Amino acid sequence: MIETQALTKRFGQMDAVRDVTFTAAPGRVTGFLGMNGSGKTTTLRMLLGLSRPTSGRALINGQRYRDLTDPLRQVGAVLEQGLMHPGQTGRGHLHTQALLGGVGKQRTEHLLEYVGLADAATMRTGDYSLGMRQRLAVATALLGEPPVLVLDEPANGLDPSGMAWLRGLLRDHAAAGGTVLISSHLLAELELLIDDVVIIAGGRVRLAEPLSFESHLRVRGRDPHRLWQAFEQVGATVRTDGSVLFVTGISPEDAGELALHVQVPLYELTVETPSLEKLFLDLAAAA
Ligand SMILES: Nc1ncnc2c1ncn2[C@@H]1O[C@H](COP(=O)(O)OP(=O)(O)OP(=O)(O)O)[C@@H](O)[C@H]1O
Repeated sequence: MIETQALTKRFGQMDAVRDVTFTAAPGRVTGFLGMNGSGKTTTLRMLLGLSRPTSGRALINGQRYRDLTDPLRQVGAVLEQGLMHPGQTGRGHLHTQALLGGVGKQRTEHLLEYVGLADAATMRTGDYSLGMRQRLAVATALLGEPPVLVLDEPANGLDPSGMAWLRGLLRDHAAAGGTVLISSHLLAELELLIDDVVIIAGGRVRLAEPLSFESHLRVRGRDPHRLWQAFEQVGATVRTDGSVLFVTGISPEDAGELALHVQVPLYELTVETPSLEKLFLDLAAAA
């Protein structure tokens, strides 16, 4: 479980993060979205004890990172690149990290296999592709079998099969009761993965809720008012934007029949399903 409570970070005169409150719950994958410079990394760094909040709290399993006993076994993180020594092999890197975290060597062999790096275990990480470095970073995060995973742009550099692999891994982690908080700009990818979404813009949370893309009908006809009445009479919900009606709670077939019944010619009747990209652009870009 991850919780932030009125988390604020001030740099000089600027609040990079302000009053940020959200929860990432066990058993769910939570997407953490924002434009460049919106405060994502600053928030994640405070969560992981790499930076001190100016005020507010960031908690992992009910505790601040620095109060966690055995943090490696409670939270695994994929943050910025470059934390590996380029001269060390992939296996060497994992062994070192395992040693530092008090994790047995046999787990590193299992993890190299699990993240698809077994064949590249003896290569120097400096010769790894970006995608391979991401896989090694994921393996490192999983060393202590932590229930909580925090990932900042983990899909960078992964090819489509790598993305599918990561998606499966994170879904499995959540299905087993783990907590996943992931930030990414790859919205179409994220849409396939996340259960909950937190959108941050200008350092403030603009939306924190389960992701649900309820479809609606987009309807245009000769007499919008008459159509509106007809739809509402059968219990549908209607929003309007000029002459266009957005209708939920009724099928396109029933909407067409109803329009015929009240003798209003239709010019347009389409099913629209909102996307994460649209939600994001509406909220994050407008802020
Ligand atoms: N150490 C720092 N000193 C001063 N300002 C900082 C510092 N770290 C971040 N900032 C500023 O805080 C704001 C938020 O930055 P942050 O890195 O958290 O954004 P982000 O959402 O992670 O962006 P990106 O998607 O580009 O990684 C930016 O305006 C950034 O310039």
